[in-house]
Amino acid sequence: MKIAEQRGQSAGQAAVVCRDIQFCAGTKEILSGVSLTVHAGEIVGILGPNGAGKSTLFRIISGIVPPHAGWVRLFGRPAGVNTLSNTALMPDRSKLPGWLTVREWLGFASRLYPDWDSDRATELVDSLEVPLESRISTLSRGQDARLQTLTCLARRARVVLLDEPLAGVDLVSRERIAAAVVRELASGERVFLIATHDVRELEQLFDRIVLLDQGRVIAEESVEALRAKGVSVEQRYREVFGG
Ligand SMILES: Nc1ncnc2c1ncn2[C@@H]1O[C@H](COP(=O)(O)OP(=O)(O)OP(=O)(O)O)[C@@H](O)[C@H]1O
Repeated sequence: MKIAEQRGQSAGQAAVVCRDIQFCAGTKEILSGVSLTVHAGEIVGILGPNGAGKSTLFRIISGIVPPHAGWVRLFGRPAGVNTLSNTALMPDRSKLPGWLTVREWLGFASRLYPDWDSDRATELVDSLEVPLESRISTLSRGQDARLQTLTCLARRARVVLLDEPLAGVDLVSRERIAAAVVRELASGERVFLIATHDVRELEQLFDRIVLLDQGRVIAEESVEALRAKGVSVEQRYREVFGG
């Protein structure tokens, strides 16, 4: 049975709507006319090669950075300061304070985020096997990625943005992170956007993929429709981007 069926998708409500987003750095256009809509309960893969604009798009959706043109709405509200509490962003590079131990960070996060769910955090410490007494600066890449996943998933934010959650992570950590995401999806209330070029490990999770290249959406596909044609996400990715 497909993951979307298992979790009883609550389709319908537009959770994230981006329209004609443009973003420039100096004279360089990083995003150009990007439009996409994600519905409640969906998990969407934002796929594209290095430099395609995935991280920039996530920063704009999460409300940290405004676009130069176009707009984003989260559950009908313009993205910005007022929607920061709706989004949990796992950035592509660790931004966690290295001088704290994991336990100290989790205590701080519980006070920092009004939507922090301490019971969920405790469950995730166990399932993701995060070492509580280690200093963050001493964590391996995989442990750090698991802690960042925990930090996103312990919040009740309805829009979860995971930017390259598996980059540099070994097989066991990959499986743990993917399993934690699947457990979250079982509720069907949240929207997940996952930016990656690690297509193979995550393709089982996606309902839909959006292929981004040089700041533009070049294709959008339903994974079910691809499977009906006997095409995997990885095959489609290679078809579009080569390799
Ligand atoms: N502040 C900035 N100033 C100049 N160029 C920038 C800035 N931010 C991003 N870029 C450029 O914009 C492009 C898109 O970057 P972005 O990080 O959004 O891509 P990405 O798809 O997430 O890449 P990756 O998969 O390598 O993480 C890149 O060419 C990057 O160098």
